[in-house]
Amino acid sequence: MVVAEGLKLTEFEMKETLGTGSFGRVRLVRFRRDGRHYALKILKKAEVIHLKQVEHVKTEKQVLAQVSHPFIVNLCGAFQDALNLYLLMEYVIGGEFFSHLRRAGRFPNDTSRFYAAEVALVFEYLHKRSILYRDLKPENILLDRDGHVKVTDFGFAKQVEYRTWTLCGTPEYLAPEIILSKGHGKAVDWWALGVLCYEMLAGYPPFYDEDPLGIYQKILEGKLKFPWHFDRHSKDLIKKLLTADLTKRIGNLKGGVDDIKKHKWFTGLDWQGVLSMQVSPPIKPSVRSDHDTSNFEKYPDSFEEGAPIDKRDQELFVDF
Ligand SMILES: Nc1ncnc2c1ncn2[C@@H]1O[C@H](COP(=O)(O)OP(=O)(O)OP(=O)(O)O)[C@@H](O)[C@H]1O
Repeated sequence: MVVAEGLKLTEFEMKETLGTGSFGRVRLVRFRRDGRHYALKILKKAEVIHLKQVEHVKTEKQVLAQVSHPFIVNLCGAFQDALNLYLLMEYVIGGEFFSHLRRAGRFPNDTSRFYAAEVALVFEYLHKRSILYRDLKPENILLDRDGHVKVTDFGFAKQVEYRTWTLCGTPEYLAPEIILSKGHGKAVDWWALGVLCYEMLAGYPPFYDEDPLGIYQKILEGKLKFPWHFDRHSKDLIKKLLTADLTKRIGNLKGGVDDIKKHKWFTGLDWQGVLSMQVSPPIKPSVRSDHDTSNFEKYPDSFEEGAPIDKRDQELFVDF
């Protein structure tokens, strides 16, 4: 849901860098129009072209502009200048889910169930709109100030009719049908949810190797080893999500997401309460105030100096 139009870089007071990605960075900014803090994702056009990500960044913007969900980061505006593309997003203050998980080592059953439920609701929402997310991993989940999930980074998302064929995503979270280039649909997100559930409960992903090719091989072999402390219901659901055969994978069957919601691992979970944020998150992030810039790290003002691109290349971004 885009709320601000006609934006210009001069309307923002630059603060610290919140994170970096492959072709740009995310800065905390103060918007002079309303005095509030936002996260501004800055993507260098030259890098976007060089890394052949033009379509991906356009999709990221288009998808984020059309969705509105409590567990998806809210896009507040988008604009560009000669050097960069800018996505103005709500500032998600509770930190990366990834860091919370690494700090804890692994999460208890109830904690994992809660996050799995919020992510499942995001997929339910996206899939209803024929949007595949395709990049689930702990790094792409942020926590809000109360500890609710905010899914971010829609660079790999795609609006589909039925199936799509591109190889994308993070090796550890790829479904077999992606590796085998068989074309893939919504089921890839359910596979990734299985990987996430496993990683939350174990503290490490189910298929791991130093080398991406080794990871692919393990995914295709499909052997799952569960640590002793997994309960039988979590194991059962994970096995059903990590089923190589698409026609047998839970979430992708006739019952759709309801099969997952009704699974025994979720017994007693109030799904409506989770969606309406009535169920309290298991972790309350310790957040600093929006105005505390004690971490402020002065980045050179020339941060926006991506390499200039020529006029013809600028045309690639007319519909951003
Ligand atoms: N709305 C936000 N609020 C607070 N921090 C954010 C926000 N969006 C992104 N970040 C921080 O910036 C980091 C990079 O953001 P993001 O993953 O969207 O960038 P990216 O360029 O797409 O990264 P990648 O190269 O991994 O795809 C995040 O991991 C997070 O720490």
